[in-house]
Amino acid sequence: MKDTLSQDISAVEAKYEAQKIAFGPITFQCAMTIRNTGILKAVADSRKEGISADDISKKTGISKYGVKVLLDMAASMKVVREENEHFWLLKTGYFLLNDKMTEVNMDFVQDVCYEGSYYLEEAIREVKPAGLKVLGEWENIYKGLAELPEQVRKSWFAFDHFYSDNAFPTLLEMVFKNPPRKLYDVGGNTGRWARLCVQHDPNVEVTILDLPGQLRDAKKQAEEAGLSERIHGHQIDLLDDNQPFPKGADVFWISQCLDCFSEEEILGILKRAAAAMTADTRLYILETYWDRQRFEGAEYSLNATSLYFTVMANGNSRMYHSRDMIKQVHAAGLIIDEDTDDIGLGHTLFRCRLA
Ligand SMILES: C[S@@+](CC[C@H](N)C(=O)[O-])C[C@H]1O[C@@H](n2cnc3c(N)ncnc32)[C@H](O)[C@@H]1O
Repeated sequence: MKDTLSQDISAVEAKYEAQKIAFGPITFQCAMTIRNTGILKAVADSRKEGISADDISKKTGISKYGVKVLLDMAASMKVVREENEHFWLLKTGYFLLNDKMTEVNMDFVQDVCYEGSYYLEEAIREVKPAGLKVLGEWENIYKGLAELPEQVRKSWFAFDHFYSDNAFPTLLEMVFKNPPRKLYDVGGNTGRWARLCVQHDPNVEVTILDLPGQLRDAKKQAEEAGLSERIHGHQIDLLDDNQPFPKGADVFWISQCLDCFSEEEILGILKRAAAAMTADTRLYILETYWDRQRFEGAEYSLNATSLYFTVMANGNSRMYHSRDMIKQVHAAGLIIDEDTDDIGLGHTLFRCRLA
């Protein structure tokens, strides 16, 4: 057996890593605060010159005490560098300030997850989204999505859209290589993909299968875009195995949606989809699998996102290993005839048909 312990970091390094975890919530709030107050931008704008706490205080209106206490921590976090009472931006600081993915993830953690994450242990022990109570009294977050407080809703959608928007252009080309006439978008949310599809192809009709709140939003947005003629809604509770899927689709499209369900629930959804398919129907599953990522940072983000599902969303779902999803696809009587990685920011597309 390989001696994995000897490949580990030194005890001193490990103790340092452990402190980063111990103070993790505080370092996160420090990063949010230097971003939101303009302190980090003031450091960035000073470029090679560097800038003193006094000058940052004048620029931002934050007390010198506030600037110093935050930036001393930011220096420990290797976000900035401090020398001779001046501060310079380091690369991590650059990404905190300018990287869209980092911005979207930080806002999602702050507005959707932060307060509720305190209840993670309860969520794990009781297999329920124990943190959701800080946002409202719903059984799961999807039932409350249309009614979330405005800032929470904004950050939730920015997070959801950021990842799918990056993948959608490539996906349109892939799905419309054999143009479907009827596409059913399972968990189609507010209809972003549906609108893109009808704009891409003048002959396609899209039906969104989702909960009533999301269908209301989707209808409104389709009307505002003048696209409501070919975008329809079909109300369904995907958790209810007694609600069959409508028949007649050339394509079932399930994007970033199965991660909202447990493996058992996924099987129920896929079985109902399979029951509504013919030999010519194709079912697409778009997901981000943590084992299919090229970058360690992406794998890290996905495993962290899983815990959002645990504590805030529904208590029993996650970002899956591709192996676990493939098992459910097969158990539902489907086979994958095309498997494509690295779409957008780390998405994988399975094209499935009846076995
Ligand atoms: C993460 S969003 C995915 C949105 C979109 N497909 C995309 O790719 O960006 C998950 C969607 O699944 C829907 N959903 C979750 N639970 C559901 C349920 N029990 N019944 C119907 N739809 C559900 C949510 O309302 C939401 O629109």
